[in-house]
Amino acid sequence: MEDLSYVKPAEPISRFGKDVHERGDRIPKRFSFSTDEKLDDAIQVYLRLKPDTEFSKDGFLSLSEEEKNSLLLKKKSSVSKFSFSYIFKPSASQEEVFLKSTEDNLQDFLNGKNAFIFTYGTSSSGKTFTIQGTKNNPGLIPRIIATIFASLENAIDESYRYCPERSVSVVELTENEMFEKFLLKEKCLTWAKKLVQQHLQKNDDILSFEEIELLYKKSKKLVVDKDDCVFSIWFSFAEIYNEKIYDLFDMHKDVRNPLQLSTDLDKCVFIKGLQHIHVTTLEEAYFLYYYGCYNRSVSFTSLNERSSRSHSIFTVKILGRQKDSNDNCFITSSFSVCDLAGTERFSKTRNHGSRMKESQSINSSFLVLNRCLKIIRENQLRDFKQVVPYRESKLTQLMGTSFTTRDTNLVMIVTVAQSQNLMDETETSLKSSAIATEIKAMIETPVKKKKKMRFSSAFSHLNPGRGVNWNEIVSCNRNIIPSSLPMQDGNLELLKTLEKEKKQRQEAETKLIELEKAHRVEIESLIGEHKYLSDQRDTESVRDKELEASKVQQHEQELASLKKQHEILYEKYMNSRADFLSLQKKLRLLRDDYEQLKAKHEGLESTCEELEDMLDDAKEEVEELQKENKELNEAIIAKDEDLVLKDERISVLELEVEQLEDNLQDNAEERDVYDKLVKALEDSLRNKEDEIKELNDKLVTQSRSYEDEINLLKKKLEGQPYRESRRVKETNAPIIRIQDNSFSDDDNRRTPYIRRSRSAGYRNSFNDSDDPSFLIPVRRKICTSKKKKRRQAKDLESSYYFDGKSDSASTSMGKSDSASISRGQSARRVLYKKTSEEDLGEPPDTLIGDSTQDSPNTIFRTLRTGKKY
Ligand SMILES: Nc1ncnc2c1ncn2[C@@H]1O[C@H](COP(=O)(O)OP(=O)(O)OP(=O)(O)O)[C@@H](O)[C@H]1O
Repeated sequence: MEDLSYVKPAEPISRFGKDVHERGDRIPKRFSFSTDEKLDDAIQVYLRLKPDTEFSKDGFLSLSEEEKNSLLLKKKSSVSKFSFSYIFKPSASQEEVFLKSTEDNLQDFLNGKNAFIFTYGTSSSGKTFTIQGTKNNPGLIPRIIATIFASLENAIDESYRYCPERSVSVVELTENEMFEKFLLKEKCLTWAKKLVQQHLQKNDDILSFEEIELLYKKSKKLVVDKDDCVFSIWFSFAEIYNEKIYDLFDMHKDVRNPLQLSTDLDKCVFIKGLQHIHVTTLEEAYFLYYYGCYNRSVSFTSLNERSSRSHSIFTVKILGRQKDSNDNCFITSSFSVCDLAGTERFSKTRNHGSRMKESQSINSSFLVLNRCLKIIRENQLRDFKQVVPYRESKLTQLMGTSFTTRDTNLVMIVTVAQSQNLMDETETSLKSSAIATEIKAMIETPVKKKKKMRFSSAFSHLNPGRGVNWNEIVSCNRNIIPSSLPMQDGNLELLKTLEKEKKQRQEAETKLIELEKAHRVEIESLIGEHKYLSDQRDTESVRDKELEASKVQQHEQELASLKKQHEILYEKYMNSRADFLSLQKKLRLLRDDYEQLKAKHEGLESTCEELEDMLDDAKEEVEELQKENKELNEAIIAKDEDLVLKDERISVLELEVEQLEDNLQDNAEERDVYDKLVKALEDSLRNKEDEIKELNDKLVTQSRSYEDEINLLKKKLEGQPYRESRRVKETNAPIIRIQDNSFSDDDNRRTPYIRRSRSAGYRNSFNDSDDPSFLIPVRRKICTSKKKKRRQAKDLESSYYFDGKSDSASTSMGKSDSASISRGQSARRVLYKKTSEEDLGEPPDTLIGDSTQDSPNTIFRTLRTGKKY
């Protein structure tokens, strides 16, 4: 940078066009640097890894062990290698990043060279962290500001007069314009101070002025080559949001006016109407920068709580001019830091509405940037040159100037977060950076030769020092030709010619003298003219001074009126401030509401997700059920067919049943007839039995009388006394008396019941375990063996029981009895009548019937009548 030179403006009017020229108050200038300096052609590409990046074996990123500053990206089937100027490991501090990537460029910037630094990477990979930083980790911009102010400490120009304009131009401001600039700065500062105060009270993660002051104190003072210069510092801050450019120093308005891009005569693109604010102290710089950051569009996304939704470009311009010089010559250089929005996919951010629109414009600008980088590289590799599509997006249009000019240091910082979720986007970022590293030489721009300046040639024409010295020429001539020569014959001709020449010379001399005289006259007239003109000038200067004085007066009046206006505005401002404070309160409340709603929204989102999962499960279930339903339907159809067949069979069977019912009815009628017949037969049987009984009685009495007679006759015959035989009145069957002790047990005493058959008659066997509801209690039967006891027991209730224990019974029976019992054996069941306790004596029990010997009818009749048949 030794040959840094100041160059006078060239053709100023044509450079700035008609519009500027007509205003007459602007001083167009253009400056450039000598091209002897060796420029670093390559884009410096740095990689920064976010701290959560773990270089574990499972991770998809790893540092190459063979090559320094190379990164390996492992995918399922392949490994790709990417090389960088330098790789900042996850542990790298903000200071290290600044020192390695920015400090040298800042040094160049202070000595007149431009720089453009931009970050590139996926959303939430740490771009804003690198550029802005946080409270405890200030990023590049705070460090750049601190270093600039530390380096230019004693060389800051506080004058507003000269302001940067367009890409590299400077304009001289009028008093009004200066005042406007001053007002704008004051407004921004007032706002910024309040905002900072509020945010610090809320304990937000913002850098305080004290911290930036600390940085300033610690900052290394960079060497500025021109120590006889003073520098004015100007800030501008713009953002590209949804392909529209906005000024971040624009005062807060409901509707922001988008700015347009324009191109100057050097084909450098600039933002038309972007405000440049003059900064004189570190404090002003801090508040203005903070104000711009506050106005930037950020919002919550699923990947980042404060995701940048725009590309922001923060630019510091310095104008250097010689101290105490009125010469309108400047060094201008600009240092731009661009924080790009993050590349993102809709599927991952789940953005919708305005967030989705933002994503679309962010992604499309990245696509264009990648295409531009690719085409620049391809153009370098082959003869056929393609048009680089800078104009397809605002971002590339603005960056294009840095790509195509040689006097700009271009720095790309690629940020990467090793998240499996963002692997594809990370790969895209790395590929773009790989293309950028391959752009080895910037596109050559022809070195512009200094044109010969119009005014300097005019000046040289009029410079007496460079005019012709006629006297010298004359004396010179005189010296060349001697005044006299010796006469010789051979020399006659020569003499003649000499004479001729002498004559000619004399003629020339007279002509010369005449000319000199005329010239002198001309000079004298010119001097007179000059005198006249200088007199005129003096009078004009007096007039000018008067005019100037009146202008100054006018300006002072304007200034006074502006001050009045300012006061009125200030009053209005104070009034609106109160409104603003109340609005701020409302805003705070609204923010709180918004936070609550956000939390609710998050909750709802999670429930929505759960519901979606449930819906998916339900869908699966429904599908399964539909399958089952289908199968069941098929089965039902089969069953239906079966049913039809069965119905047909049932109808056939019903027909058969009807026929059978008809038959049954016929049979029932027949059965009634039969029943009547049976009843009649039974009645006649009973009559017959009664008759037989009477006949039996008769037969018994007759046989007894015959017996008696026979006995009498026998006695008579044998001559032995007569003994009356014992008569059994009631029974003709042997009476079995059982004196078994087991019957004294209450449990074994059972009340006998005889079941009446439902159909007809009685059962042909006794069963004491039958349901009593179907049994008829049997009337007591009195044993007639002893008359007295029979009479006593007549009124006693007695009970009946069955006994099948023929063995135990037979042990206490007489010999004749045991013979009759043994006939029934195991199938035998015997019905006894049991007398009451008092009645226990001789004989205690009475045999009513024996199943082996008696029919049920007989036994029942015995029970009814008390007679044994
Ligand atoms: N190197 C780092 N060290 C510590 N924290 C970091 C680092 N890089 C990023 N972070 C943190 O990660 C979060 C996201 O980072 P940042 O906002 O800078 O991402 P971004 O790339 O700018 O995202 P976007 O494109 O969405 O704006 C922030 O909370 C930030 O503090």
